[in-house]
Amino acid sequence: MLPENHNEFRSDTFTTPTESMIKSISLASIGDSVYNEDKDTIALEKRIAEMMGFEEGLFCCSGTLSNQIALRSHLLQPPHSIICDNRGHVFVHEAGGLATLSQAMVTDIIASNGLYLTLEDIINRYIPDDGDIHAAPTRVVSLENTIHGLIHPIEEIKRISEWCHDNGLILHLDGARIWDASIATGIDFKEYGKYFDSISVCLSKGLGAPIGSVLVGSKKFILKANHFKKQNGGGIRQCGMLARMAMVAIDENFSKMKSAHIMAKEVADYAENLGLIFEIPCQTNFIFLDPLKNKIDPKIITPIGEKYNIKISGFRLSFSFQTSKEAVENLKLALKEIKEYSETNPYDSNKAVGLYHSGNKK
Ligand SMILES: Cc1ncc(COP(=O)(O)O)c(C=O)c1O
Ligand SMILES: C[C@@H](O)[C@H](N)C(=O)O
Repeated sequence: MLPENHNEFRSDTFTTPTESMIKSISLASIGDSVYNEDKDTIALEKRIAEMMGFEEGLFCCSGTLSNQIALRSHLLQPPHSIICDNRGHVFVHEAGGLATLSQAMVTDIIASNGLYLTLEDIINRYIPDDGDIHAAPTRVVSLENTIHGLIHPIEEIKRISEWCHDNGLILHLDGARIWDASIATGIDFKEYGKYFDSISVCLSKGLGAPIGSVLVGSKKFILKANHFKKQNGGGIRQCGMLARMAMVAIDENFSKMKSAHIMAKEVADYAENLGLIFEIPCQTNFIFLDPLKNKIDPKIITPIGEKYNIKISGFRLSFSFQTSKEAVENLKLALKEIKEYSETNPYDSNKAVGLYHSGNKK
């Protein structure tokens, strides 16, 4: 039974639970996880914490909540700020949670190499806590791996981690797609985990769980994060059904995720041969076409996709293990038509084209 979203290229958040995941619900525990009494939730939290090499885990209903309560738990006393990539989800796509929940300023950095933050990028923008009352000192560095599908090299992560900890800073990882980073590099989760104070691990992206993330960290950190989770309406009662599906997803889908990388590379090679230009290299399950250099009118993307029975919008193409081969072939046809149209109708955009708004925002 192919999942409904086999022709979905907008995001890997559209993955859907498999039949065995749905069947597993009937076996799920039904304890109240606010009272920490749900066996399957406890088992999932323990499993992810152990996989990443941390003391404890905390199931959250979303990666946004997981990231924001992690950063809130690290950020104790304003004025303070965090450093992150200017594309970082915690900054760009979590509705300003850092300002409201953490009262934090953000030093968002454009990676000087165009790919990932280096230690030098961070040192150049770091705000020391040196008594200057004009400043909001840096307390946390928040990385993301993968970021827009790009892999953050472990050697750079190691350099950043050592410097952060030598300078009294905390290092958080938005590991929404740490699964993809591990698949692409062969690096074990624990090897990544040892450099961070906390990691938010999404279950609902390429892995295929319908909901949620697990935040991992020290026992003391998770205790406080759970407090902020409850404060923000994140307490879930019978969470076992979600945990059970996530367990099945890890057991059955993780091994299939490499297929998304293979399909993405196949389409990237095809697009390159068409003469399409990429914003960043295709390293895992995303392709990012360059919105400006390709002179593509964003408004044509979705309609041309519909013509070939695929769902595309904006300039990011996302692949998952549920993407069908038929949809990949249709995507190639759509890209060919988009390229040909743009050659005869070049589009010069003078407006930012957001990841999620194809065309000029209304
Ligand atoms: C890198 C990254 N981090 C965090 C999230 C947040 O996850 P959620 O959508 O579950 O809030 C997403 C997307 O959903 C993401 O792409
Ligand atoms: C938009 C963002 O929240 C989502 N994670 C995506 O990558 O599609």
